[in-house]
Amino acid sequence: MEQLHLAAAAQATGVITLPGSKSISNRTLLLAALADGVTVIRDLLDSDDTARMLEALQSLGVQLENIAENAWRVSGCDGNFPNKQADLFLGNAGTAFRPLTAALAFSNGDYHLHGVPRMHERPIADLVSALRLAGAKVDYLANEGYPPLQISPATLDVSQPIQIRGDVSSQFLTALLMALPLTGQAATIEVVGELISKPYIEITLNLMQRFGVKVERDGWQRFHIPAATRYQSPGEIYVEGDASSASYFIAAGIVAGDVTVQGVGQHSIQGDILFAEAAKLMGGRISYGDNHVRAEKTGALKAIDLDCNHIPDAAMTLAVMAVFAQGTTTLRNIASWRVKETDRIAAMATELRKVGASVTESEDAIEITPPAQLIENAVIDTYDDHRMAMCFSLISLAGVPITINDPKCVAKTFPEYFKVFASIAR
Ligand SMILES: O=C(O)C1=C[C@@H](OP(=O)(O)O)[C@@H](O)[C@H](O)C1
Ligand SMILES: C=C(OP(=O)(O)O)C(=O)O
Repeated sequence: MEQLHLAAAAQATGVITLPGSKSISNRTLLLAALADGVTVIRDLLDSDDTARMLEALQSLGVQLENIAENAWRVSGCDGNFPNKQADLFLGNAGTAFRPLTAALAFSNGDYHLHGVPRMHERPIADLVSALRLAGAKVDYLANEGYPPLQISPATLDVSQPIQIRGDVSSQFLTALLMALPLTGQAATIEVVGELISKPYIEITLNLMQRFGVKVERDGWQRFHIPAATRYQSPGEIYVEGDASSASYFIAAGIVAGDVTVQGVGQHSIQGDILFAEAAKLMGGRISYGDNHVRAEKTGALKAIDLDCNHIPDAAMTLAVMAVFAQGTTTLRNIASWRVKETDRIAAMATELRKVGASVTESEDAIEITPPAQLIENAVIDTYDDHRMAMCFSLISLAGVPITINDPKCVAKTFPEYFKVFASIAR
């Protein structure tokens, strides 16, 4: 297996430019494909997850043209994919799998959706149940509640409110919201129980609005899509830099120097921008501009106790920062970590112990106490999880060498990660 040896570094300084946001890129691609008119998307993320979405849209007959680096011209199909049959491999991209499942369930065709083995262990039952309430025909091809899926033509009826659970993943609600305008009918969604990862719903609603569909809402409980709404191309759209990818560099600045990330700023529509405030609770200085965030070390870091439900991805970065802080850090309300690229609570606990930390895990939380002295030359397993690989690179900034197994797994969202990291670590 490929390994990357990271040398001990004394500090992190510099300015980096972020790749495009995964969440915004895949939503924008789908909405542009469904819209009436041509959309030019700039600063699109170029990674495995967006490649899976682009390939899927191509298989569905959408015309996509790569017109410049990270710029695509998408000819929208006005709510009706040209190809009524397709076999779609979606890798481990939740932001492709869930939204495409809903959009295709309302597309009157025969579609087979599958992914890598881990995708077939990631739950999708709450989305499929909601789609069935709307009359869609979606069948499980292997295990009940999990991909792969077969979608078949069906008569839709959205006259009654559609109930959906959002306590396992917010991507189910995102998927239903984005797909319902395809029915052309007025529709109401009722969220049953607790909704997790709420800021991702704001990204969804914001982008739907930019494509001409304004969703009426009553808090997080009810969402209403008016009748006869269609997606209209906004013409040109720029993708913000990825705020989750920013977390590694903001953390680097706070634990070891002075780092500026370019591509996101104080007006970001991504909830993970709030990682900067969470990291600041440990110490350090954060300052924002319209298109940048600067993170500086100011002294010793202290442990925090934080509900991280609103920043599930960037919270992994806090777990590794905990190793740099005095005291025991507790990250709470992160049960969704267990159903992502890997069981992230278990993986994080196992790998943090390799550098000497004491770690306690519960069903939905993790508690981390740093060792008096970090263990050098730990070999970190990454579980095909890009965020495990990116997070653990930060350990080198504590002045200890570390080895990352299978470093190329970062390609899911940030193929150039280690090159960019090397540019700030000294
Ligand atoms: O909607 C999105 O773009 C995402 C939602 C989150 O998932 P959950 O809602 O499953 O927490 C997040 O972890 C994922 O990386 C991206
Ligand atoms: C959970 C993640 O991905 P996905 O979009 O596949 O859910 C992630 O990127 O951390």
